[in-house]
Amino acid sequence: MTDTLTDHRVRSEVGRLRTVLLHRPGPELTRLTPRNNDSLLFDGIPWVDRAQQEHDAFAQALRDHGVEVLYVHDLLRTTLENPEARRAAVTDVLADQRLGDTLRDRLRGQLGDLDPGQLATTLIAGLSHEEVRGGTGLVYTMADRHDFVIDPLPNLLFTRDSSVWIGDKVAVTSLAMPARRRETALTGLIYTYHPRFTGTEKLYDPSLETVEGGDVLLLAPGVIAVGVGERTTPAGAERLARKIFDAGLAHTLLAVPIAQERATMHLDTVCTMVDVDAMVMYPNVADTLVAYTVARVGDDHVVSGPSPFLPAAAKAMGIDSLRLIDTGLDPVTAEREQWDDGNNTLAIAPRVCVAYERNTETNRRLSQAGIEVVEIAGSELGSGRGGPRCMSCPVLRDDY
Ligand SMILES: NC(=O)NCCC[C@H](N)C(=O)O
Repeated sequence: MTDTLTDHRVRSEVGRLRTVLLHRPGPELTRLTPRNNDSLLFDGIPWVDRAQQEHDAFAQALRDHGVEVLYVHDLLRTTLENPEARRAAVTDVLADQRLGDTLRDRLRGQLGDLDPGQLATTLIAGLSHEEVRGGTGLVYTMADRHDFVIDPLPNLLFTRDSSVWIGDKVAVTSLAMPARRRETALTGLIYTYHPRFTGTEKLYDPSLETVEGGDVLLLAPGVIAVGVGERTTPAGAERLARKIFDAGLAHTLLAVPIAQERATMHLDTVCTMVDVDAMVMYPNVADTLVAYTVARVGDDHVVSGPSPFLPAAAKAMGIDSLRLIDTGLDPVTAEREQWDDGNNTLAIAPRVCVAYERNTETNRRLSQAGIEVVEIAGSELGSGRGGPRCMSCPVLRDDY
């Protein structure tokens, strides 16, 4: 039996990782074509078998370091054994107004015939026009054969973004991009109905202002940095601050503006923690990153700044300085390795992190600075523009 109080809790970026939620990429990746990869937020067409091999190796590297790996598909299948969860899942996916009543009724019948595992697969991989059984009606007839009647979720791979544990509560996030919005219906179901998570309190929900997990960094117990840019809005950061303050989970939130660009879509694409007091950061932004400090005062919050990010973070964390691992890279190498998620490391303990092997220069500098780097291949996984941190949602970390 699991014990909710001790099995789910994350208070930092670097405490020893005990349990993590991953999604092994599956048939949803086979939906990507040169016609849809941009709108589905991939920069290429991944070789699916190789992506799975790379992901399996990632999961194994985590297990080799004593981490329990949970998979979204497994959790969703068990969740969908609950009739109420199943009803909620089907209602949600059929609420899409583009379907119209005739196609919706067809699909309700088709989904109703699936067992929980098949339904989980369909909710993740989507359903193409040609997979509809006996389609009729105007919507079906007028659709292009390349259309999806249920959109695939290839970015579910990046479990970091669709939920984030803060203390013993989970924020089911509010994703900004249309291609990703439905992901949180699935994570929300899992945390509501899966027996392992019974009683878990939800800190956020998808109907609120946009916040994505890749923007949320738990710098230290009580101190949270939130990137504000393409995905998380100032309103989202403010709402999250209110929620975490009300729940007593933090005393300070640092809102960190990041460029509204593809390469820097989340704060964790430019910096990640690798020790209790150290970060690796994209050198090209290191001198310019600032933070607005949001602090709890009584029942309200006060905002100050902007001021340089690292000193503001150190002050909130109560330490002399937040060290930057100096990767010392020339701007072009830095830009190349940032694009390939060189700064998107996943700490599995203080001074131990998982990183893509291709970022040789960043990794070398990390090693020289005393950080153990567990290297994984990511040539195919990286085509979705996410690294080890993006592909992982920590569920349990030790305190340090
Ligand atoms: N935390 C992250 O940076 N996640 C990577 C998300 C990549 C995905 N293709 C996206 O554009 O949302």
